[in-house]
Amino acid sequence: MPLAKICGLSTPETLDAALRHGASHIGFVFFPPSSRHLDFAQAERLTARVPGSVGRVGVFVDPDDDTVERAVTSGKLDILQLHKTTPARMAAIRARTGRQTWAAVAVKTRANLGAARGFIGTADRILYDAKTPDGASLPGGMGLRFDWALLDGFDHPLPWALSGGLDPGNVAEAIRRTGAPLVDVSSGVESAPGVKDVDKIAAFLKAAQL
Ligand SMILES: O=C(O)c1ccccc1N[C@@H]1O[C@H](COP(=O)(O)O)[C@@H](O)[C@H]1O
Repeated sequence: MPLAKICGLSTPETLDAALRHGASHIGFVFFPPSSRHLDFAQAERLTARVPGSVGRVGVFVDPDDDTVERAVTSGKLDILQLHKTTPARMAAIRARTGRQTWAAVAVKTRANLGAARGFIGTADRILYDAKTPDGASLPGGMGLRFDWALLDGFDHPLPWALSGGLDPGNVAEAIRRTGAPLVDVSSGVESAPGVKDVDKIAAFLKAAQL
């Protein structure tokens, strides 16, 4: 059975639903342009509800040291998911915080997968996510999916996760098709951008239990 991360939670009710229905990881977004962005006080209140058996993941876009340190401290984060961050910067953040790092790799073509190898030694996991359009305000969290066939036969250089456009209706097929050891969702369990839906969270986690 794959692990499952519910990302972009911002209320106690939806967080508790994700925990109750078996999420292995919970994601908290620290990126002001996102409708899911949390300030440090909100992060502290929410992450206090997460038991030690569940991974607390902070989602960042090429963050500065101060942002990462304040988020790690207030959110008691276990894992830092970094978008648009170079391998060198990833290594520096991992060394500075002592936290696991997940590198988001934006995928549109098979050639894009090659970026994963650049994170050997600096990331603990690769998160394959759909590439968002040039000029988009977010590098993820837009409900976009990439062609899962691009992963066929790919020799994964690190543990990995599948993300981008997953929802309760397609996650079982995604797992069967790709063999993903971890699936990650945000928009697919929302009723509107940034508004998580308890029933969709439950349905997603049930469908991911193959
Ligand atoms: O969710 C966001 O707002 C976000 C902001 C900045 C970087 C990444 C973000 N989300 C990540 O993208 C994946 C996929 O989202 P979706 O399911 O396609 O909507 C999400 O799980 C977050 O890890």
